[in-house]
Amino acid sequence: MATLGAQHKHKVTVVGSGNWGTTMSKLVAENVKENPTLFEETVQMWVYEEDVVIPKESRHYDAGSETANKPQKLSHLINTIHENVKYLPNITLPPNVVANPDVVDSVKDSTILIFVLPHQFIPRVCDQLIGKTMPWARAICCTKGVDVGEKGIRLMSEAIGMRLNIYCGALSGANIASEIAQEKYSETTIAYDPPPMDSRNPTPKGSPTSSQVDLISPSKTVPSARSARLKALPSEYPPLSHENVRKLFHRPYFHVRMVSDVAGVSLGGALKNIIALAAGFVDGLGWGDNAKAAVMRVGILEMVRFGKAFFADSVKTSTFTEESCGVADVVTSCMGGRNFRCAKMAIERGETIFEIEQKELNGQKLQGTSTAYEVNSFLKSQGMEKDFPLFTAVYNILEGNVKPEQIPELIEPKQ
Ligand SMILES: NC(=O)C1=CN([C@@H]2O[C@H](COP(=O)(O)OP(=O)(O)OC[C@H]3O[C@@H](n4cnc5c(N)ncnc54)[C@H](O)[C@@H]3O)[C@@H](O)[C@H]2O)C=CC1
Ligand SMILES: O=C(CO)COP(=O)(O)O
Repeated sequence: MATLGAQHKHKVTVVGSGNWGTTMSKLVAENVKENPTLFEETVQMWVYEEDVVIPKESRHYDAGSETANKPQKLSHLINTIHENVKYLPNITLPPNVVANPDVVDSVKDSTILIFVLPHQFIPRVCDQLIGKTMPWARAICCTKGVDVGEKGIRLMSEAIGMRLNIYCGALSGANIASEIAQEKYSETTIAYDPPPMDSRNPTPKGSPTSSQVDLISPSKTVPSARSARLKALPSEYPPLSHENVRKLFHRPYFHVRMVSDVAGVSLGGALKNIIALAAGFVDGLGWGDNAKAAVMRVGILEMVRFGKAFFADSVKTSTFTEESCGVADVVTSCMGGRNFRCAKMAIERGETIFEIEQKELNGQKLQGTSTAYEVNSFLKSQGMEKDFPLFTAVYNILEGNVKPEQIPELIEPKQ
């Protein structure tokens, strides 16, 4: 743990190294370098290790080299050529991004953990980290998805926070990773709302112990989420105020707006992926922009209804309408996102979207398909499938129960 006089600095780990994970590591690494009094210079990036052959079209391909056409460890490649040739090709990473294939080692001594894994891998990876993270670490979840189990539905930030017993906020927005990696302007929303003891205010009087407070969970549906305890950030660290969190993420090309609505930010990111599939289906049928706008409109209404129905205590409708993580993310995802593109291709080629994902994404993962299944299983358990006709239609199309051509009649309100 590095110190600055009496002050510790924050050490940052990015848990994940896919298309968005690698982009996030790049921009955070640029910011820690510019804020040396707040953050340690090295950003750890956990890499789910795999063997990768440098593609022939890569600028790093050298036909004469010993390793040409030979598989090499992805983490080794990232640390030597400073590029993730598989998940973020042609983008140079700052040398202070250090790829680490050992997830436990990657989070050692880190006070800021940025989770950017496909949502299906979050529970298993977090389970490996139980008891291994700093007790006062704070997390930001950049993953888009929900965690549905027998007990109900949880935000991914809750799934992380509950498992690791730490506070977890959320980052989500209209953020196609490849554009941000190329430093093209975009906006994002960060929801970060830990108890006040993380600011430089004294520990609130009457708290259970001097260093522990209740972690307020936004979710109504998983009661256990409210029982987690949160350890205060020691005063030797710079406060993790909105201002300092913003310093970690905001770039001239990546504009951050800080809010407190973790549920709204998380649900926007998760549910827009289902809407993007619907947009891809109608586009694949050649129905044009009006049809796409129609499913987007209905999808946005269902997103808002979902928040109000299941996260009423915490979610703010204005988060969906005013922030990047809501309508803006629906728009960008329905124009150029992977879920949209793969759904469209599936219709055009007459293949399943699962086949298209395998063939076209080179290991990248769709989130809309599993989210459609998870949301459907939760809605079924609540007897509320009919209240969310677009989400239900997408699930039934994936299951082969209905055809994409039926979308207009399926989402038409019943008179
Ligand atoms: N790519 C994008 O434009 C954006 C993605 N996101 C979200 O970020 C999250 C992560 O997505 P990406 O970084 O794009 O990933 P990706 O889809 O590009 O890559 C998949 C990742 O999963 C890893 N992986 C494969 N099997 C694994 C396992 N068993 N355990 C752990 N990891 C495994 C791969 O190594 C790879 O890093 C998703 O929830 C996505 O919705 C959010 C905003 C933008
Ligand atoms: O979340 C995204 C854009 O904000 C990326 O969406 P896809 O996963 O569909 O590419």
